[in-house]
Amino acid sequence: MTSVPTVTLNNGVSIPQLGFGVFQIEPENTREAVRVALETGYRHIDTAEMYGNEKEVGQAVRESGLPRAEVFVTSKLNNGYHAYGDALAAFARSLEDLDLEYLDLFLVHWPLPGVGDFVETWKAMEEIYRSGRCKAIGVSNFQPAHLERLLRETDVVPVVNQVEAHPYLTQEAVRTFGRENGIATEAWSPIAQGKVLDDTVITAIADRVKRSPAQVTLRWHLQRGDIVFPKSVTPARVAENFRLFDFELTDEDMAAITGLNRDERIGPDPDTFNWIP
Ligand SMILES: NC(=O)C1=CN([C@@H]2O[C@H](COP(=O)(O)OP(=O)(O)OC[C@H]3O[C@@H](n4cnc5c(N)ncnc54)[C@H](OP(=O)(O)O)[C@@H]3O)[C@@H](O)[C@H]2O)C=CC1
Ligand SMILES: O=C(O)C(=O)[C@@H](O)[C@H](O)C(=O)CO
Repeated sequence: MTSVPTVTLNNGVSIPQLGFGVFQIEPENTREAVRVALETGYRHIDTAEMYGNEKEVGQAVRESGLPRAEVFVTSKLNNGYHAYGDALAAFARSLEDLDLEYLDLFLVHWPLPGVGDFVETWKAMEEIYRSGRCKAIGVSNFQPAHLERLLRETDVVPVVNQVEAHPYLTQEAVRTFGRENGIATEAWSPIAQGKVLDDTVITAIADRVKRSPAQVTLRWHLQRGDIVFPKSVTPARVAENFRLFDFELTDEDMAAITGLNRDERIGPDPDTFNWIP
């Protein structure tokens, strides 16, 4: 079985650097998708209350027969629950829906700077962490200015910041801030939902190393130190995205892919996104 490298987070918890994401997988397809991923060897699943499929993720994890400690499960606090008491209740609901004893990682999904105060939300996250029902807490879509406030006004440093990142949005400022403050970067939409796969810089490298454009892009993330969890409901792609550990990109390949950056988002801008489902 392929051994996936782990990243040690700032509180000592280990996270597999490669996982499986379940955004846009319908609940009725999630159990089978996660079953295939776990069968393939993935041991890290990224879900969220917002995705509407926590129940099915938990089911697949339990049905896999794997010891709970061998599967890293992340979920996220949905946007409507940023107030202190609402956040505590939302975490309890996520655990109940997943039907798991504990979560490995719980994230504030979006900062929503125009809605409430994410510092209050983070204080609830600290309470959740102290309860022991979650091994680590982090954030998602936080800009350096948002993180600066958390570091200044709260006690627990987020273990990760999960942000959109791919060759067209390399996120240098967010990654540098994270590196300097012990916050690991998780890259969401790591292949830009397929949009980078026909880029000629990536296809030329893929041809040379005899791997697919998706494998080259995911390998670029891993060599940069990003934590990734590509999504696919296609078993052949789930397997392809897991075969990343038998080749390496050169420094020149790495620089060429990083050079594709256009600061181009496919998702919302965290500074202005204040959507509540
Ligand atoms: N925190 C946040 O705000 C966000 C977090 N996320 C997380 O990140 C995860 C990944 O991001 P996501 O937006 O899903 O996008 P990805 O970059 O993982 O791309 C997924 C898309 O690419 C296709 N695909 C997957 N593998 C391949 C391959 N080898 N070759 C060609 N096409 C492929 C999939 O198709 P198919 O399924 O049909 O095979 C799907 O359409 C999410 O599932 C979620 O867990 C995502 C968005 C926001
Ligand atoms: O997938 C996620 O985790 C998201 O947060 C996105 O769905 C995001 O909220 C979005 O794309 C809304 O249009």
